[in-house]
Amino acid sequence: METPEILQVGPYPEWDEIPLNEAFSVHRYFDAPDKAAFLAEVGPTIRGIATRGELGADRAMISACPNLEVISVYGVGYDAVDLEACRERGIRVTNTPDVLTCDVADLGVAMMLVQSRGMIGAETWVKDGSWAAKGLYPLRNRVHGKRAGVLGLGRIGFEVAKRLSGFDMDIAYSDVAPKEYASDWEFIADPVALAERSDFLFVTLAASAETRHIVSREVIEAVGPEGMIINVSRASNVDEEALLDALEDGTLGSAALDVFEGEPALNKRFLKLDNVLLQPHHASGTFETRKAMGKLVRDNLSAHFAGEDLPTPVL
Ligand SMILES: O=C(O)C(=O)[C@@H](O)[C@H](O)[C@H](O)CO
Repeated sequence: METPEILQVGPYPEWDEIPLNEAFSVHRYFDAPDKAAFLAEVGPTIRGIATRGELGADRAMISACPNLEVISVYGVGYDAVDLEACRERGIRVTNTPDVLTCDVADLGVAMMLVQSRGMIGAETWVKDGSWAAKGLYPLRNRVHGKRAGVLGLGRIGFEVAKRLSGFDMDIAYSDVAPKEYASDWEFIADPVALAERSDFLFVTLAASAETRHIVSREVIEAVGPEGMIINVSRASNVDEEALLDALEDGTLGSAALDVFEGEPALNKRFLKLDNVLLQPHHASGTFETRKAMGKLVRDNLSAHFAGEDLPTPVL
C-alpha cells in the first residue's frame, strides 16, 4: 500500500512527530510561509488531515483536498472542523475523547480553588515581603459546601461534578436532558436558573453553533457579584464581551478561564482585571494525556487506511 499523504495542521511534540512521519508522508501546513500556495500544491495528494484542537480544518482547507478521506483531531473538541463540508463528501472525522477527561476536570477544579482562595496573590504576598510587612493575607470566601452548577454534564462535566462532591458542594447541572448517571444531582434545564442557584458555574459543554454564547449576558448576571464562572470548554460558549463588562463593573464576582476568543491573542481588557484567573488553554496539558492524544490521532488514521473500524469516530 502506498504511504498515505497527510496534512499536519499544527505542531506536535517530538514524541508524536517521529511516529507520525514514520507511518505517513507528512506535509507540514504550519511551516509553510505561503499556506494558500502550499495547499494548492500538496492538496490534491492529501488523503488525511491531522489537526490540533483549536487549529482545525475549515471548508477552504477541505475543498483544497479533493482526495481527502479522513480528518483526525488532536483533541476532544472538533468545533474547529467544518463537519458539514465533511458530511457532504463522506469524509470521516475522529477525535481524542476520554484520555483527557480527568486532566481537564482536575484543572477546572484547581482553577476554582486557586481563584477562590486567591492563591496567585497569596504567593505574591509572600514573595514581595507583604507578609512580613503587612501581616496576614486578606481573608477569602470558602469553597466547600457552596453551590456549584455544571453546564454540560458530558464526560468532563461529570468528572468535574464528581470532584466537587468531594468538597461537599450542592451540585446541579444543565444539559439537553437529564442524565441517568447523575441522579445524585439536580437537573435544571434552563442555564439562567442554573446560574441563579450557583456560587460557581462550570462551563464544560462541547462547543457548536447551537451552544454559541449559551453563557449569555443574562446567565452571567444571574451568577452575580459573589459568584464565579469557570470555563474549560470553548470561549465561543460564553458571550465574552458580556463577561468582560460584568467583570469590569462587578456584576460578576470573578472568573477563571482556560479558553479565549482569538486565543492566544486574548482581549487586552482581561489583562487589566484582578478578578479573573487566566490560563493558556492547557487543561489537557499533561505528558500522559498528550501522549495518549497523539497516539489516538495516529491510531485513527492507521485504522482508516487499513479499512478497520475507527477507534474514536465523530463522523
Ligand atoms: O481537547 C480539546 O478539545 C482541547 O481543546 C485541547 O485538548 C487541545 O486539543 C489541546 O490544547 C491541543 O491543542
